[in-house]
Amino acid sequence: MAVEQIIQSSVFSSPLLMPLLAIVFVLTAVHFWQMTRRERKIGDLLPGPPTVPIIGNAYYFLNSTNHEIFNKAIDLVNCYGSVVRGWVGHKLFVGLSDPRDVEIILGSHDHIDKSDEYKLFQPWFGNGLLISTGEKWRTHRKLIAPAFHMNVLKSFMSTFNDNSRFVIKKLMKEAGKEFDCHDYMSEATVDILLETAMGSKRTSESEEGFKYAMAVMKMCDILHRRQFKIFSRFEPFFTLTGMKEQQKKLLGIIHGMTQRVLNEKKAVFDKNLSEGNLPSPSLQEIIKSDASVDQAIKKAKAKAQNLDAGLRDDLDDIDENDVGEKRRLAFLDLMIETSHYNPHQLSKDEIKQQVDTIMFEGHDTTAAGSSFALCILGCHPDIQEKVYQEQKAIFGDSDRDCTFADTLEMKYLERVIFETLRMYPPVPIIARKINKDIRLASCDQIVPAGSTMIIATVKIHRRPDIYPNPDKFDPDNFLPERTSNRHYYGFIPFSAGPRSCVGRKYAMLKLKVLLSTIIRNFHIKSTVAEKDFKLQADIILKRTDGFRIKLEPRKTKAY
Ligand code: HEM
Repeated sequence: MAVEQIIQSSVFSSPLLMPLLAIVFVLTAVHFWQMTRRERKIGDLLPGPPTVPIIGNAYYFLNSTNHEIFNKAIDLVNCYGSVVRGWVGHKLFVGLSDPRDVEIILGSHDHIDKSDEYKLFQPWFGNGLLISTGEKWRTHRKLIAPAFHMNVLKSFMSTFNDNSRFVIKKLMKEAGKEFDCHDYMSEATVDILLETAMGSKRTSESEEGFKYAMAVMKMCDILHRRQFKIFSRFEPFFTLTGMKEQQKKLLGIIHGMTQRVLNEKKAVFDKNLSEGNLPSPSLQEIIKSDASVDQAIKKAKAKAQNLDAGLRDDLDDIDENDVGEKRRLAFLDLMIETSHYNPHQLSKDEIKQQVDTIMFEGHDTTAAGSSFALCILGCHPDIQEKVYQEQKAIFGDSDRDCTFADTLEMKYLERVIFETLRMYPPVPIIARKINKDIRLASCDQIVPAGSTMIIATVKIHRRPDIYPNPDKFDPDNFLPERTSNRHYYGFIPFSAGPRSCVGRKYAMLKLKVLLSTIIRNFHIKSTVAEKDFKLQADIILKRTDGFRIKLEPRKTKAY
């Protein structure tokens, strides 16, 4: 009999189980309560809802749906302001939505550790870039960032175009009907990532990308439930609820696909190696001391402190310090070569973890971003018309591919994308664990070491002192004259500082090509007004009511 079955049949069937667990829980809570006296003393000075002995504020989100959790979190900020504390047992959570406070966390190399909640991702991407920390994170970040260099991205244009045309063909079947565009956006973004970052092309009608995207969505739901249903974080409860079994199946689909891609690429590399066909120069020759990247990161930090607007991070400076053609390898090629020549820097397991990380971070975020953008354009025909006219000015009546130069002309579309990411940031919150006390800038209060900081992007982006009409969709919020005086941390859909998103430029380029192709082919309509969008708290921001739109072809023949 399997160990799990034995455990289930004996201990879990005992009527003593629940009382015993309750006693253990209470004793542990009391123990931690005593251990964390200092944190409580300091933390209780911060504004927040009333606490209940032992559990603190853990009652607050109890039995709430994802939509209710979202609204309750927003209400907390509305009620207590830009610094809100909450206790879950002995653990202090502090929500921040003032850019000055956020800068202290995100702009610092001292606070790069992810909160404990990210550990729930470990069965999925082990210690991949999103959750790793310390020296491991630093080394891997330096390895991975150049794979998203603008010159690598330019070489992806034909893939972005081909896949966008493929989506158009699929969407054509939905013409005239109301449907949820998110599934289509998810499948397209998985296919694009597979081809660009992993070098694995979609086989004509393969459903693998779609199945992967659906499995990711369900996995996010499990992880999100575990974040808010504290009991389900404990293994026995996780097992009992059936979620563990479901997670196992979903990870089977997710890891099945990433492992296949990795095996294929590795086989090609090994074959080339044995035949002496490896691209020249080798990675050993290419990767110099990495001093250029180090220097770039330092320069970016210095600049970020002086800049108060726009989107800048270490990636910008990696561009400015380009080390030349030879460094430009696509993500998985770069990983496999690095691991071959420098296995101490990157083991085989670590490649797999990075592949899983990039596949998740790179697809669900852009799928949500593009779905929100389509719905928004459906809600605002005037804005959609302006986007279309810009496209007409660039392409005329031609149905040619979109070039990199074209994307630079798409200024209005870019503003629409930024405004979408402002109002509907795909990553609605970022959580960090701080290892030393910090003094907040907005209220001169201290947050004690050990606390979890919740950066509420979704709330920062709706501050009336930064965006005078914050609930109005207005792409002109991103006109240069408006952004030039804005606080650098007042717009952070891709986070900011040393741990910002490595795929930011990739995401913007892909979104432009995808949305440009869709807009040139279809009129978009939404039957739901923007004010009625029901947002739900999730790892990636979604709509509870789905991303429903209607499409009308602009031409009779699709691309
Ligand atoms: C609209 C699209 C995207 C948005 C809004 C977005 C947003 C973010 C945010 C907010 C973070 C920080 C998360 C945190 O600290 O918890 C992040 C990290 C990251 N993103 Fe993105 N992302 C997007 C697209 C992409 C793409 C396309 C890729 C790769 C192809 C990517 C790869 C990553 C990675 C690897 C990290 C971890 C970086 C680190 O910890 O050093 N993202 N992203």
